[in-house]
Amino acid sequence: MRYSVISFDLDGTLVDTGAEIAIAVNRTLAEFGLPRQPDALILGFVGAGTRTTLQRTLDHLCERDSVCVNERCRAAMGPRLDAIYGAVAGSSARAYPGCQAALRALRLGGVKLACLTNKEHRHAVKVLQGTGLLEAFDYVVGGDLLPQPKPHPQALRHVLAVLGGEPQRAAHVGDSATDVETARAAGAEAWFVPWGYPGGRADAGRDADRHFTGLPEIADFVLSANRSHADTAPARLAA
Ligand SMILES: O=C(O)COP(=O)(O)O
Repeated sequence: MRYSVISFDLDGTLVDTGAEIAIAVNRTLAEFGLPRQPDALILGFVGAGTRTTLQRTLDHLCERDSVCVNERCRAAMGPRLDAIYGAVAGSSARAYPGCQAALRALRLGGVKLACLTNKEHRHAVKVLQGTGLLEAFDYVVGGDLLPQPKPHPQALRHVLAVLGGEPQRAAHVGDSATDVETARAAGAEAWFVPWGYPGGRADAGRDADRHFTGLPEIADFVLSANRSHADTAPARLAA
């Protein structure tokens, strides 16, 4: 197999963004007189964009503590979250170990790279800029710009269409069942990493085609698969 496109989820896959997301949600809650929530609880709601993380936190507050926020107030909280998160996104977030070097090695190896995230596009760009990763990608797309966000297969199909890749030669790497589902539904390989925000699901990687324990391992795997394809291709042609 020769891989031509590798697509990466952002939050919890390439970059540890959890603390910044939790800060933004908690500051928004505080502005509206609502109680601070533990980071771990908020991070269990990451996966469909920061506005949805806030809405899920509010749903939880209502169910658990009967602190229920009306629709008007919820609607007013969205733009405040955007402003607050926009001010902190990418300021303290850190790329996971070996991220920069792994992406560089893949790119040098002729593999096209995408960042496919459900985070709002402008926040995703800020996180990638803040961590020095933006230039590593051929294409970056956030959930609010996608025709259909993950887990809809159209999200990855859109990325492959932009980069001119075929699903049979592509993989999408992520930390959640949403990412695995997206990849499989689009006909690409689903690769799972265990260090992110799996939405409270212990079995998030269950249906993945491969599990990796580090980003450098992903680069090694792809480059070695592509090398062995290059080694065997002439022999097949000559046969
Ligand atoms: O911001 C989110 O909620 C999810 O973003 P992700 O798709 O990069 O995990």
